Amino acid sequence: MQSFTLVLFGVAVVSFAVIHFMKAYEELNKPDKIPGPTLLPYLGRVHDLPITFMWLKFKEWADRYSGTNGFYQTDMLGTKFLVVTDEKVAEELLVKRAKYNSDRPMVRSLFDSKSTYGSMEYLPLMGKNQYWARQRRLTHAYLTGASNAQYYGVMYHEAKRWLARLIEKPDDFAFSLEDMASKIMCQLTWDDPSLSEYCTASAWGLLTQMSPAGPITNVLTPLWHLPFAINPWKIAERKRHDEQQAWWMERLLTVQRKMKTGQQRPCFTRQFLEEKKTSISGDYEASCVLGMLALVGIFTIAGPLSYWLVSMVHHPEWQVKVQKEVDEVCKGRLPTLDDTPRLPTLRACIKETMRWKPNVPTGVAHEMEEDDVYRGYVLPKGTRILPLDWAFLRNPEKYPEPESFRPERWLEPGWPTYQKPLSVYPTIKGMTSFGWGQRQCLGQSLTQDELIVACGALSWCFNLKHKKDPVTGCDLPVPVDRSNSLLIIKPDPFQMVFEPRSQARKEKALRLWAESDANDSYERGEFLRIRNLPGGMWES
Ligand code: HEM
Repeated sequence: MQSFTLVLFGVAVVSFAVIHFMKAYEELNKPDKIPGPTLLPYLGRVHDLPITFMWLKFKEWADRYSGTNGFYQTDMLGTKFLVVTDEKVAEELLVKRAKYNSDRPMVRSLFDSKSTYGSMEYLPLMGKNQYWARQRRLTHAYLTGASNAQYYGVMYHEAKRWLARLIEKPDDFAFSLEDMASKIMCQLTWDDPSLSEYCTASAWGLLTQMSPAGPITNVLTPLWHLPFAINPWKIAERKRHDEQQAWWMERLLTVQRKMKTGQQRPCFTRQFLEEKKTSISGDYEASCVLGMLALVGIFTIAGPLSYWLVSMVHHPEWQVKVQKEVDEVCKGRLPTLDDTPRLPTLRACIKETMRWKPNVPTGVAHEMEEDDVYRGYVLPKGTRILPLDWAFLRNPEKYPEPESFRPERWLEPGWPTYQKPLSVYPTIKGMTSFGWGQRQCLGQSLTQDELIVACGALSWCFNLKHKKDPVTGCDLPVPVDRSNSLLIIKPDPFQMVFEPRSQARKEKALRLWAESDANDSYERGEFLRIRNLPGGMWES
């Protein structure tokens, strides 16, 4: 009798669970819901969403479910996603309705990623709050000032260093490429290029921590709530976070100390410390917004710059066209930003590289702050709107032959993307890759300028080529579809050749770097000498 009761009880529980599951299943997949992949109760649709190359799966679903809507819906462990695949829809939701669609989702594996509790640390990840508003203003003002001043010559200096490094240690190109981007940001922010290696490692540490392909706790979020003592993810993040914060603060204090003794040359941090009126709350917040600014200019630029190498190796005919343009316009000297209007082929190849291989392929999610109704569908508050850049940039109507590298789509009438005048267009500013509305990227000018200087310098100096296998004599592969799967991607390591275009170019590149290096040392020395002349205001 007792066992009969138990069996009966078991059957009742299982039946209840099955009925509950079926009801939840029907509710989730009602015929009038926004189209999208079939969802399972509690799980949503995570079971066949790969962590690697997630954007390809999102695009596959787009092709199946977006239809004429330009969006579809999915769900991950109870969180609703509206994946937007049409630019017009992104414009309507993220620009026209930006007022309540500009918040950010929480990144589970960071402490207070949105700064809801006042951490004030990561501007791009902040919710739409007071810290975000004032840090965005400061970042925008400093980057605009730097752009107007052509980055105080720092980009030209670092491009020359990079050419010399490529001549001397070509196989180290992946490192020296990123180090160039890092040295630029470290000089703009703290006037100290020697910080670049640490800053780069710190940047990738944060990027990994915030990416779905990073710690498992970003996907299986409940694991994050294990008690600290037995929670390896929280322990590791506490260490990473504290080290990064301490390093950012040490940078600010170093600048402050050097200012007191007249040894600090201009940089963003000195600019902040000299500013009388600022809404930033104090040194801690300042160290974060400045540290974050330095970091974000590293992994973002590394992507398109690395993909430039891939594009050029695979498309030598375009490489020749860019070299010809640079030679004709610059008459044997390195290109500068003043040459930008006269270098449309260089700009077209840069823009096409970013279209062909976008480095934030999933886009960055915005979170809705209010319930809304869009085209008859109810979108509840908290829905994450994902503007899928991979889909925008592979729209065959706007970009015929989307899988092919075709820079002429920006240069020749007849292509849907052609725009006049060629002295202005193509420009990468305003590309969908830089996001939308109130959260749109603040680094668009810096990205365009750095790519023009760096890719222009490469074209001036080198033929970028496949490396030969020493045994077979065949080209070693430069894969076009291998990368990491972080939120911001770059290609996996590969090998290639940087062949100086001539002995004269090689010698000139080395001479230009030697001159620039000597000039930099001289200017640094002069700065200290003048500031510390006897009777001067900084004499101790
Ligand atoms: C290829 C280069 C880059 C790409 C593709 C890129 C892309 C993006 C995207 C997609 C967003 C989010 C936009 C949104 O939520 O709608 C963003 C935000 C941001 N970007 Fe960039 N970015 C690049 C370079 C840079 C650089 C060089 C800097 C600065 C040095 C920068 C600074 C920022 C900042 C501060 C934000 C946060 C804006 C906010 O949340 O209000 N970015 N970027």
